[in-house]
Amino acid sequence: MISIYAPASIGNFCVGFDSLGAALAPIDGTLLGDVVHLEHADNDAFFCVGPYAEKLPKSAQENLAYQCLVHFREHVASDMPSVSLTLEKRLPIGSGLGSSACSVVATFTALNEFAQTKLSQEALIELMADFEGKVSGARHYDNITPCYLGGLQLTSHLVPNKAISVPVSEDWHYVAAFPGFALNTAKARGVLPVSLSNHDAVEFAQRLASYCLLMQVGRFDEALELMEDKLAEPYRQSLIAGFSEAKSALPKLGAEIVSISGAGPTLFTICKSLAAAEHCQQWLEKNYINAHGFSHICKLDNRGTRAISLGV
Ligand SMILES: Nc1ncnc2c1ncn2[C@@H]1O[C@H](COP(=O)(O)OP(=O)(O)O)[C@@H](O)[C@H]1O
Ligand SMILES: N[C@@H](CCOP(=O)(O)O)C(=O)O
Repeated sequence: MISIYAPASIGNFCVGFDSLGAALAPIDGTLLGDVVHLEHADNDAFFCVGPYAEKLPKSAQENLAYQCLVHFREHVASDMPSVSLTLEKRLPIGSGLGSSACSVVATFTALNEFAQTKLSQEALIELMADFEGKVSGARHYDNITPCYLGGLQLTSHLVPNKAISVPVSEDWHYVAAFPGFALNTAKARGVLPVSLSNHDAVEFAQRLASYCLLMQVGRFDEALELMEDKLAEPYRQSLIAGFSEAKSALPKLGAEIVSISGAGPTLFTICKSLAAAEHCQQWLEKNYINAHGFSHICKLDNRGTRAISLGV
């Protein structure tokens, strides 16, 4: 049996719409991500289990993990032995935590290992981005590459090997708060303007370039000062009940940054201490999250997608 875990991720990371993403590791050790289990079988079979399995379409054909299996068998490894694939769906759908990317990345990583196909990192990332793009309304890599490789990734089709790892401050703690309702990524992309003014495009490029270079040389406080999302947040915040209130309340409790994770509705903060992160989490638990939501204090997951032992 092969069991592969793929972690949740923060798309956009505030300043890098479709271009910057970070993998999350809750500090209490919770597995915040999907797991795919593969084992030899007489015929190919697919199962979907886990806390969010019921939220997915009933038919296997509509499940991304099954679609990845069918594609892999037909186009990548037709001589692969028959396999039973179980998706353990542990992330909510439409959460802004890269849920669809998690399923796709875990599935292709597991199949690549099971069939010993040894696809290159770039070929695997391209395959993963194709499938994530089927549901999100656009082909973007900012959940795929952090989920697969871990850490904070600057990522796009222009980037050599599709991703360059960006260092982060060891002091940074992230609070990720899923409010408990879904927001479809394609819908949240639909509210964005279709074009940018010359001024806004130039400012976006200047901000992202400066941010990445400052991070690269360890000038983290100056990088934090640049963390503002003028491209997506102004258009998406009205889709997320409670976001504006959180954005004004949390800086007083020690949040350096409050922003939307991916397309939302998950909100994330960056705090420079665990104590500040705990204060923000308490506020979010009380004021942002309903009975179906959750929050985690996280560091970045620097390991990315990996084999795990059962029971871990
Ligand atoms: N294994 C899967 N994981 C997540 N979403 C899936 C999966 N299979 C199919 N889907 C569908 O893909 C869409 C994912 O929605 P989206 O808003 O892009 O989610 P997220 O932002 O959490 O990745 C939903 O319509 C969901 O039913
Ligand atoms: N760059 C994308 C990220 C979507 O992330 P998700 O977790 O909401 O799927 C976007 O902002 O649309």
